[in-house]
Amino acid sequence: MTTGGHGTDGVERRGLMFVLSSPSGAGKTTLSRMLIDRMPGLRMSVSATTRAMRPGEVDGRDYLFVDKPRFDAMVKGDELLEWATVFDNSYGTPRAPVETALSAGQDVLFDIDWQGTQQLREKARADVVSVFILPPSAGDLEKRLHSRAQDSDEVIRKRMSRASHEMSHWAEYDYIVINHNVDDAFAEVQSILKAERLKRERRTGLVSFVRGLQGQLQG
Ligand SMILES: Nc1ncnc2c1ncn2[C@@H]1O[C@H](COP(=O)(O)OP(=O)(O)OP(=O)(O)O)[C@@H](O)[C@H]1O
Ligand SMILES: Nc1nc2c(ncn2[C@@H]2O[C@H](COP(=O)(O)O)[C@@H](O)[C@H]2O)c(=O)[nH]1
Repeated sequence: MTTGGHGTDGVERRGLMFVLSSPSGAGKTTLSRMLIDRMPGLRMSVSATTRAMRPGEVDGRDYLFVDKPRFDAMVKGDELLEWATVFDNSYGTPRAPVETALSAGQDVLFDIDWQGTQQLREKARADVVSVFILPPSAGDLEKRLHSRAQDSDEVIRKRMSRASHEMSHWAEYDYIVINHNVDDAFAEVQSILKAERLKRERRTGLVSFVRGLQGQLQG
């Protein structure tokens, strides 16, 4: 699915799909924003959703807010790379922007649930790097959902009651980060991305780079 771009050291490599999942409130959105601000060459995948906009959210930046008929049309038209029902709403990843970014040699960041991660993995296992974020405790998770102050008590109760089920998928992920402290968790997620960018298998330009070095040594 991915084509070449250049790494920071000039060696061509395939773009990767960097996935963050967690129970609601563990910190994916917070860490995603930090990654987008601080890691050049990384683009956020903006999902489509049928859920209502939260205070402060911006259509087209945080989500593409669509109604159910439009979402169903996107599914029918094969416009979504993956999609799932989460907390009674539909969420999905528009295919075109992801393919455009990967073709331009950029990496793409996804804040999606375990169902979407499974679908991406089935489509492009070698290019998906997945990280599951855990909260330090159930009490912290609940506090974070309340401190965000964007969901009703009823919605928060629903999200807390789903947290254990969400977490049961942790072992399907490549990496696990426990978000005690935002700065430490960010440093860990950033290290994962930096290391994965250097993986030999995706660095398609290494063969010619090493040949060039060998040519210089012989010449
Ligand atoms: N390490 C942390 N310590 C304290 N508060 C945190 C930490 N990480 C994130 N938060 C806060 O917790 C709240 C929930 O975080 P965030 O919105 O990033 O979670 P999320 O995993 O994206 O949730 P959702 O799946 O519902 O979108 C926010 O108010 C955020 O500022
Ligand atoms: N499978 C997908 N899951 C998604 C997508 N976009 C978001 N999500 C997940 O939904 C829940 C709830 O998000 P919220 O913004 O309403 O709190 C969370 O786990 C997200 O990761 C998507 O495109 N596909």
